[in-house]
Amino acid sequence: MLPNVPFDQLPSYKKLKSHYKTLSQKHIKALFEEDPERSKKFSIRFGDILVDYSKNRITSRTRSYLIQLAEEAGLSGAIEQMFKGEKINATEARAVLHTALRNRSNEPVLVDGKDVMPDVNEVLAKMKEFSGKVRSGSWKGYSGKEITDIVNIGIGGSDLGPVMVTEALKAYGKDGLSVHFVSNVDGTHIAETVKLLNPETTLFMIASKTFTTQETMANAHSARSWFLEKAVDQKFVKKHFVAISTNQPEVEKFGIDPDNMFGFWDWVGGRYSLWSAIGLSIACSIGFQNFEQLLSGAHEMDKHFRTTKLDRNIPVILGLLGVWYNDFFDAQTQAILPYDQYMHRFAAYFQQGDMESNGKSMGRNGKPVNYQTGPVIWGEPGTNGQHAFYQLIHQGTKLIPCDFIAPAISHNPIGDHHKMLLSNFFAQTEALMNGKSDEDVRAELKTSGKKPEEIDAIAPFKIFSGNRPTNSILVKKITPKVLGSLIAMYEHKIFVQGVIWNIYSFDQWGVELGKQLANKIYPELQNDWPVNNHDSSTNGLINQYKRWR
Ligand SMILES: O=P(O)(O)OC[C@H]1O[C@H](O)[C@@H](O)[C@@H](O)[C@@H]1O
Repeated sequence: MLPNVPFDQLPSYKKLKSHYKTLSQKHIKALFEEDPERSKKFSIRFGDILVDYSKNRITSRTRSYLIQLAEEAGLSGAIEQMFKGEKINATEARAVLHTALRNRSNEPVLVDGKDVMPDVNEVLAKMKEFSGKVRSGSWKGYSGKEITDIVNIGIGGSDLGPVMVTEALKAYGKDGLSVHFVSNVDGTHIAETVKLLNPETTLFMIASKTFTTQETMANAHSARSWFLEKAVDQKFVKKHFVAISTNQPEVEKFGIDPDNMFGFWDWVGGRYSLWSAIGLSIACSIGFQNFEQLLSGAHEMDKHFRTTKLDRNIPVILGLLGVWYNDFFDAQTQAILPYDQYMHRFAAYFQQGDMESNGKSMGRNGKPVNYQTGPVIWGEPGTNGQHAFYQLIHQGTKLIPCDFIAPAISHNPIGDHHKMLLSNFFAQTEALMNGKSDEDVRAELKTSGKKPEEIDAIAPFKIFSGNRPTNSILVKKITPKVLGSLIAMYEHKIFVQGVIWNIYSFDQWGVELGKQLANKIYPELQNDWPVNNHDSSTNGLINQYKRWR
């Protein structure tokens, strides 16, 4: 049993509060000057990944208080509970076992006394066989042609993971096989996607854990209609539609052959499901061997998370740093900034991963929390972000902790591009830490020939306070294995924070209300009668829509 104590009542919370008062006056630059060994003391190497967290507003004391906090919150016990398949998703009475999906050791993992590994391996074998057939061209469409295009239809966790990974690993994709993703219920998404596709060579993957999600079902039905316009005969659906779901009755109702269904289980959360059959589009895109490498990378990180002492444990350290800024410095957001174009959906992926997991205000004791929980996650790839929103990160009034991620080796070593990219990666964290003093600004203006009164007028605007915290995550190369480790690292970071904040990270009741309300209004849009059963704003909007449509 976890302590189930609100985070602000843990003994270390008070210690951290008073420690914050002294430390918040300190500049990171000074911390580096005081300790030449700082980078070594605050870095962790994990295979081809180096996590340097030395450019943070912390000392060894901060770290040890934060570790104490994790201990008091029962983190080590909580980690074991997750890996052992205990029903830690208590509000849905479910285990949380995405780690079993990538358990390459095959050691038994029990849920209700039953080892889940044989089922996991069976689905993986089915994915291997299927993706092999699609990639080799032996899976044929109804007119005998090879598949050239895969369209994954899903939303939320059944979309964001596959999109993010297939994009991040595009360099491993297969020529002649394109993967597309349709998620939005806006008809534009499916219409624009199928526009250039040929039904004879297109394979649809309907990905939905529940197989009842409105958006996915609407898109799946429209895809089937589009397909049948040309294929005509219902029996051809079998060759062009597969389902990934936990809900076999609904899959059959839709008309998909159960042989073409890839299952998973209620202990796989949607936003943690890319490791399951939901990753079928990934396996088809990069090949099953590479998909296995992705799983291996995640498994390595799982082992690290489960067995490494808390003060050398990457997800623990990253999670605690997040708590430090979120709850003591009142930071509201966390930026994830990959200096890798292929990773352009990484921040969007963890927007769901983090915000759906830790966007909670009810404590595990059933009482509202008195402190801040999950941050707003956002970000764009560097260097685009630099020319868009970095102004605010450098000189704005808000403190924005940033994770900078970059590979040392590019998949596209064209000219000097990668050196330029990485010089930005290195320069940004240095600049965010050091800033630019009044003195330096004035000296620079003087050498550029400005008069003293001009210098006085312009100098204040050119000052950078610095002292803005960053983590640098430098990897050798974005390979399937490294990416697997990085994703698992962030997943576990979210877990750590959920335990500290004493909230349930694995349910998502907050997305239900919107779904229910939309289902109530949908029938009202079927006729032209004015409505008057809502508030005056909603009535006005619906009635104007009816007049205009
Ligand atoms: O896979 P499904 O069942 O279609 O759900 C898709 C998404 O629906 C909701 O928004 C949430 O429950 C998400 O966590 C989930 O990923």
